[in-house]
Amino acid sequence: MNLIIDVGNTYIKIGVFDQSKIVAKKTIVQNDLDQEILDIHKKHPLIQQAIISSVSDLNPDTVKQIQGLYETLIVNHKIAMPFSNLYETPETLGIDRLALVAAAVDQYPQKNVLVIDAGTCVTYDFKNEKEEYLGGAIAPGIRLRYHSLNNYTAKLPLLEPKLPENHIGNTTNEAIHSGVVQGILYEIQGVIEEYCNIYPDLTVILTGGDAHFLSKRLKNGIFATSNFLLEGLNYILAFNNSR
Ligand SMILES: Nc1ncnc2c1ncn2[C@@H]1O[C@H](COP(=O)(O)OP(=O)(O)OP(=O)(O)O)[C@@H](O)[C@H]1O
Ligand SMILES: CC(C)(CO)[C@@H](O)C(=O)NCCC(=O)O
Ligand SMILES: [K+]
Repeated sequence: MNLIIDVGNTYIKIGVFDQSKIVAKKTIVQNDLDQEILDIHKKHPLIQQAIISSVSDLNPDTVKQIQGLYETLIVNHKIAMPFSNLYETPETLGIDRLALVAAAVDQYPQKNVLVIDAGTCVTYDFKNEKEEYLGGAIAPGIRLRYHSLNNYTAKLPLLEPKLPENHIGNTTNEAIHSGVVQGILYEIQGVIEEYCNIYPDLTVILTGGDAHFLSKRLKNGIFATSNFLLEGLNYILAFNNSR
């Protein structure tokens, strides 16, 4: 069994995998990680290996703790990946984006795939049918958009995300919900359309903390799935074991 740790910008996602199947999953904050590692170690004594991916700073003592318990792979830009990376600055590419592309290669081999991860940021990542990663886009996530409207104006309130009633917002709150949530939906639809013009057979994956919320207003044919990044990391571990 494998322990999969995804340290995101806001939350840490932890998964326990038996081969390629996820058997437990938890979302926590950085402060709770050390305790959670111990709890999981007790609950799942069959875990032998761990993989850690981080886009933020992870306490070195926590990393040592994990390395003391398991044979641990820390994802960086040098480890083997199941695709060729055509990003012109691979050393600055987010580790989370590498993991998403690995999941796309594993689950949709020889397909043109666009992975959209809606979390703190909304990232777009594309790999083609030749298993080449070309790049994509980085945009602010839902919460970031609500916060920036509040932070950089005098009058705009900070709101909790909500699907807008109407495209035409007729109150301040509804206008913000329309601008933020409908704005992200237009962005996602527009990006998908651009890619579809070039790759008509495109497979689209939507994942991340806000995937479920956004998928309510997106058309069918987009695969909304919450564990894509963890699955990608689990695959990177298997891929590196087999080499
Ligand atoms: N208290 C909170 N703080 C931050 N985000 C929250 C909170 N509650 C809900 N969210 C939602 O969770 C989203 C974060 O997504 P996710 O669960 O993918 O975590 P993340 O660690 O920020 O992701 P990423 O992997 O992109 O770094 C935010 O856009 C927001 O809509
Ligand atoms: C874009 C984020 C913040 C999304 O989590 C992360 O992937 C990251 O820090 N990326 C580095 C820049 C890049 O991917 O080119
Ligand atoms: K993201």
